Amino acid sequence: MRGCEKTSAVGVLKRALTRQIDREDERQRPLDLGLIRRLFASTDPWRRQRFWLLLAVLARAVQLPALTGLVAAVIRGPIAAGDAGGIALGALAFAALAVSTQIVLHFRQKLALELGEAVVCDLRCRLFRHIQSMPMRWFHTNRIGRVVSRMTSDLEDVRAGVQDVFFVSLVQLVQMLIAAAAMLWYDSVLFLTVLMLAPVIWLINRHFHRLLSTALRDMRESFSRVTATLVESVVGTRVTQSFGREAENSRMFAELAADHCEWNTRVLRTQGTFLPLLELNSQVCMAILLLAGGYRVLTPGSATDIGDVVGFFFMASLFFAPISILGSQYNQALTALAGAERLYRLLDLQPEWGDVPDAVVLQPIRGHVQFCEVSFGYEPGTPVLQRISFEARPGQMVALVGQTGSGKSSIINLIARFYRATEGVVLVDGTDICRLQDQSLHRQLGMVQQQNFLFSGTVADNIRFGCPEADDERIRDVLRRLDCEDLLESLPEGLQTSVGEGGSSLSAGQKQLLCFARAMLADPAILILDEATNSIDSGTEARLQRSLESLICGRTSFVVAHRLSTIRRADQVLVLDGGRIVERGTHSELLAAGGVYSGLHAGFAGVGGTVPRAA
Ligand SMILES: Nc1ncnc2c1ncn2[C@@H]1O[C@H](COP(=O)(O)OP(=O)(O)OP(=O)(O)O)[C@@H](O)[C@H]1O
Repeated sequence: MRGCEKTSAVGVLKRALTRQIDREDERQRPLDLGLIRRLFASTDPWRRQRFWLLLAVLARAVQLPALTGLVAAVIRGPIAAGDAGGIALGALAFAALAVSTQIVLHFRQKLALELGEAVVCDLRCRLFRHIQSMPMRWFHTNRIGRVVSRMTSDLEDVRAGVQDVFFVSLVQLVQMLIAAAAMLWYDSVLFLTVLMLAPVIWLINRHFHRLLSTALRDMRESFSRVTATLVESVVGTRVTQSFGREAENSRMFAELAADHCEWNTRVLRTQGTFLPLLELNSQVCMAILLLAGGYRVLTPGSATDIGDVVGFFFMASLFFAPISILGSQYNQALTALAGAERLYRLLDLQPEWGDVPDAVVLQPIRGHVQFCEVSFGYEPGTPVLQRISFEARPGQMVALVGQTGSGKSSIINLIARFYRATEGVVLVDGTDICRLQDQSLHRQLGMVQQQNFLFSGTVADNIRFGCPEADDERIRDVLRRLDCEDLLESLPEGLQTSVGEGGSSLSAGQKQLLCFARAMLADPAILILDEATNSIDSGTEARLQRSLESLICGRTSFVVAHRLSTIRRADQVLVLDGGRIVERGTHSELLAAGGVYSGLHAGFAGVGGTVPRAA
């Protein structure tokens, strides 16, 4: 399969995805004390829990060597001396210690789980709040997949780090130290042998975990390719079927699935090769110690007896066991740190702009909007709007017309404060829009777009989105005022009908009406509307037009106009071309002038009164 990667769909996809894996996507980060401190500080709100957890960790770190030490002591003492009473007492003490060890383990795990969950839940909510406050530009320049991955896999890595790595490593380290002290006490020469063997075991372990980690990362990447393709294919089924691409897509998916299967096998192969090797490695070390221990006992005049060697062996196994555990914990720690670093970088990212310290609260907004010599570009040096000036008085309707890409949506983006003007100023009721408090502007500004987003839930839930406290009666009242109560009430379960994912169970006209109702319930002073160009039957279109007129009445409205009937009733029509206003006036004034608009008008009138998308 690798051979044909250059030409296969998987190869193309993999190369595209690999290019995207930049420094930000590194799976591991070196140990960074600042980051560890910050992660540790994130447990501060749960200080009491953390204190008890640390206590449980230390208790367990002492209990484990104590259990082993007790066995060694019973063998060396009562068993060697044939003291039956001593043996019974030793067994009893062992059982009591074992029970207490398990009780401590229960609490250690419970506390660690609770602490990890609390930290992750807090971090997840903070991230969610933060992401929601980011300006539109951030969403245009950041891949959604990456944001989702922060909220899922990175948080899971951090959870593992908080719940396991630190506390498990602490238990293992203290256990190793106690075992080392005991070994030193039994026999210092044998202990030196252990000290020489330990780094070898550690290095072999590290090598294994590094290989495993790389294989795991590749496996996860191949899995994310499988899931991403699956999601895209399901969402795009309609397009796939209409172009008859099912077989081609299935072939591509099969390649991705086979690729993932291969990476999975590679992980298992690495584990299958190394785990026996690691075990053999420890057993070889034990054989060396056995040889050295036996030699020490047999050497005439040696202070080491059989009891010391037995005790030493117990402690040696207690010393070697954590090396492998620490190896995997170390690996997990690096992964958790990489996740934490990305999460904190996202949390620390300050929005390019937000509310200024003395932000103005306009309550209520009258709806007087002015553009004064406004220029704007999404990218520096690429202006899409140039020196735009106009005024919309409260209650007026402004229609924006022009060829595709002429800048209509960009004007709307500036009114909604999704972006900031590069030059010039946008004023709302005489105040620079950048100085307005975000909430006070957005609560009084409504938007109805062509592709409106509907959340999962019922029709009523979606209408209530703009005014959560509204009851069903208020919703019905809004529908009556829009003269469309019957259309939404006729749905299978009326207002309680589920809209399906993205509104998939509603027709285009029903969706548009729902969005009108959502905007009307919020009762905004300024309304932004991108008229639908979808072909809707003439009956529904007439209803939509009537509803639209009720919605607009008494509000300042900006309409990206695609219907001649809308343009005709606009107080002002702005004709855009290449980011500039090339003509302005009412429909009849512009027609009489015989300029760009009258040229466009011939096109509108020819398509049943609907402006084609290109105009
Ligand atoms: N997020 C963005 N990043 C970079 N450039 C953009 C972005 N959105 C729009 N543009 C560019 O800005 C210019 C104006 O686009 P805009 O969407 O305002 O045009 P429009 O008149 O609304 O077009 P349409 O009628 O097709 O919706 C276009 O050249 C477009 O490519």
